[in-house]
Amino acid sequence: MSVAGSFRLTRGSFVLEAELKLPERGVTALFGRSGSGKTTLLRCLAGLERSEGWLTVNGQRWQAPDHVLPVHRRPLGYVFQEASLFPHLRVRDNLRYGYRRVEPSRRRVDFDETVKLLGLEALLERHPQALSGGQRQRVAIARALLASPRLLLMDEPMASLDATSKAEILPYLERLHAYLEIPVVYVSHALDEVTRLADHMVLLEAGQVLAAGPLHELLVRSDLPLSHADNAAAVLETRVEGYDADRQLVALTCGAGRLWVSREAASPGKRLRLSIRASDVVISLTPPQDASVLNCLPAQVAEISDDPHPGHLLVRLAVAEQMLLSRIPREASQRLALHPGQQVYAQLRGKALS
Ligand SMILES: Nc1ncnc2c1ncn2[C@@H]1O[C@H](COP(=O)(O)OP(=O)(O)OP(=O)(O)O)[C@@H](O)[C@H]1O
Repeated sequence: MSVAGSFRLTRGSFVLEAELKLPERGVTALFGRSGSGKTTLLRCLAGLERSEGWLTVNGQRWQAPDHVLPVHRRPLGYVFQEASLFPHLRVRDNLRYGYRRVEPSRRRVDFDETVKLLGLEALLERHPQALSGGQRQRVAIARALLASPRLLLMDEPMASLDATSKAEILPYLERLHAYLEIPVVYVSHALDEVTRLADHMVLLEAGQVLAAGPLHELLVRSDLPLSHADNAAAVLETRVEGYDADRQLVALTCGAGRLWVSREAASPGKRLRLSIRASDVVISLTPPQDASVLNCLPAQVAEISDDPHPGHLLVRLAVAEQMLLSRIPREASQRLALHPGQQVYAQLRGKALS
């Protein structure tokens, strides 16, 4: 583990008591309700909050009972909810600011490559006032990366953006995810965002870690609140098999069968993660005869549990090595006599894969 720590802090009646172990690379979501302590924990990692405890990053002690590495000496990048760029500097100079602070021999990123990664080529001569909210956030992310951090901390970077700007910035965040070789800690309370971006999750509740682990496991655990949320979803890891140009559909394989999704052509072998909502998965006992059903996978009922929606049940379905969730009416479950171990079919509604 490259990042490990333990923090304890009291602010009024709020107590944060959290242990963390983050994987060497990939995005870890700090997830939880408003007030659960996500930002406070992120600030502890940065050294912006005084807490008891310890923190080690890549074998370097950032905090110990007898020692605290000051914030300015921690090689980290911090992206805030609102981009804090220098208004009098053009984008190019805002970016150079972070870059120049690192000695050339210690730089781990290339200026031009970072500009390209975040799609900033055409914006370099502009001032921050002439950028949209999403563009400003992309500059803020690039500036953080150009300081060659060993840890990137992001506090709800899309919180202040409208839906259009969010949609614009998400693909860049997904690209970053594939490119970065450092751990990223991403604070969010939006489940849709997390299912697209994160690999791991630390679930916080009232200042305590309720659960931590791989995202795909936590999402489908019936003992955690995630699977009971209105927008509960599972992630399905797939690989591109090919492209049907006539129908403009991409063929994907997920171990249990083939899926067709309407997307631009992608190269075979490419990994594609699908986020599939529980409300978009319909269970049947036989393969659907209806020609309008494009996607259906053989599955096994793993668990049936209560759902906060009266009249519904939550069904965990094993699809080869992966798991899906299905929220179905109680009545349908009785009619199909669903029980653990049963072989069924999981039909994915069209919008599940759009
Ligand atoms: N200086 C302070 N004095 C008293 N309480 C504080 C102080 N700072 C934070 N808190 C409390 O600590 C708790 C955690 O706050 P924090 O901002 O970390 O939560 P969060 O999960 O990031 O919430 P949000 O999603 O709304 O940003 C909240 O209940 C907040 O009111």
